[in-house]
Amino acid sequence: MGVLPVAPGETGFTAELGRRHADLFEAFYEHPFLKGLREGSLAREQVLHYVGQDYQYLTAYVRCYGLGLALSPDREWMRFFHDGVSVILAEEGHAHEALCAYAGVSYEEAQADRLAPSAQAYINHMTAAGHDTLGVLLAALLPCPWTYLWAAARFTGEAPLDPDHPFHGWWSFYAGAYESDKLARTRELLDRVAAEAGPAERERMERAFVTSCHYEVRFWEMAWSLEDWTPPDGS
Ligand SMILES: Cc1ncc(C[n+]2csc(CCO)c2C)c(N)n1
Repeated sequence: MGVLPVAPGETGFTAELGRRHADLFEAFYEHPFLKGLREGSLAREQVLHYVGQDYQYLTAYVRCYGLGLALSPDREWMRFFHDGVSVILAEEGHAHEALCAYAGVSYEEAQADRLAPSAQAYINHMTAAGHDTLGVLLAALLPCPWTYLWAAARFTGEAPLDPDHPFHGWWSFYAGAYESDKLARTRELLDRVAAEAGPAERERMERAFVTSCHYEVRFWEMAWSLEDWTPPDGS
């Protein structure tokens, strides 16, 4: 087992989730696509597949924050979702720029016109969570920042990032100060709702979290295998 996503001694609902499902964080880190991002060895088409799908994913993520706004009981929650939307719209594209530069295309050229099955499924899952409770929605949204920030901190903590690394911009974006307070805030809010939720809701929250962790791994697999809608040939 590699590096846990939770520090020793951390308590609360999300710490428990991170500990119980550390195997999925590990599968995320060890996936060949993320390994290729670490080693700078991805094929151009794999990088482009990822960027095209991830742009669509981010659009859906912002819509889910909109569902969060609709479920918000007060201004504190509204501020959380509102600020999240602003950050994603203003910043998150920067992570894609390094990938587009590697592939030698503009951001516009990297756009996908159709969601691949795994990206579609992940988006559908988050959207469905947005029609459940605030706790279930937030649990479905948490693996997104948690897996990326944890993986980037782990990789850049192992050795200083080579300034000539082909994905330097991507790694430094997720390893930077960007979002780390946002992740902590998301966990804090989720811990708070979980403490007030009954056992049945907490179970749906855990299920939503685990499903999103699986989809994070499958998102790598999608880009790695250039997944599309071509039906199996039946042979
Ligand atoms: C499939 C997929 N999962 C996670 C991220 C990372 N990410 C997307 S939005 C956001 C901010 C959330 O507060 C973060 C960290 C990604 N780009 N693509």
